[in-house]
Amino acid sequence: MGRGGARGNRARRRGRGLSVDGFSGLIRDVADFPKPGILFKDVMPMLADGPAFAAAVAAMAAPWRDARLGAVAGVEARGFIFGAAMARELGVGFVPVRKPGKLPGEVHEIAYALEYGSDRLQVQRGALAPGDRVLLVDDVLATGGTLAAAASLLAGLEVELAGGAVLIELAALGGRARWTSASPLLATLRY
Ligand SMILES: O=P(O)(O)OC[C@H]1O[C@H](OP(=O)(O)OP(=O)(O)O)[C@H](O)[C@@H]1O
Ligand SMILES: Nc1ncnc2[nH]cnc12
Repeated sequence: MGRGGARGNRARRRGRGLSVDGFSGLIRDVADFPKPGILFKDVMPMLADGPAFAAAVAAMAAPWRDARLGAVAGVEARGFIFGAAMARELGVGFVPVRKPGKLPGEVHEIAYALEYGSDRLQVQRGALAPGDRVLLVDDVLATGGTLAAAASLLAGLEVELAGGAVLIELAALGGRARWTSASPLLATLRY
């Protein structure tokens, strides 16, 4: 067995052997999607590559390993993919922050503006207990409206926001300014 043997192969399959360049190169720029003037960062090719996806999730999760998290909350839809994978990686539960009409029972709700449109977010009442330390996860920080809205939603639930984690920050759009929490907002990749 060459270079690292079975353990090395397992680690590479889980993405540990990949550098940031090893997964960021699989994120595709799509011009004028979903509207003219938007340069869309398409993470689907990266998700389709097992080691790259694993490496991206490991890189996102690494700073939070000692954060004493009680839960990860992820924003629909792409935030579910990274949020749920991070929750597994960090050994805590996952709570979905969803667009309207998808969650049964009573919900908390907030309205927000997007880079291309507007929407509302909901979380189920009772999904998080007051005082839980929650990490909020999404794939992309663009104008910051979505993550800021999700953070406000969680603030209304009296949970403790441990921080925010995104795979990609589109720095030119200045979304970080809308993160008003004192907790850290960490981006794995910045463009
Ligand atoms: O920082 P902002 O300007 O708010 O933009 C970022 C948000 O936009 C995208 O979600 P989108 O609503 O397009 O949908 P999807 O995740 O369902 O694909 C992305 O996944 C973030 O949630
Ligand atoms: N430019 C962009 N690329 C991918 N996802 C986004 N969400 C908001 N803006 C985006």
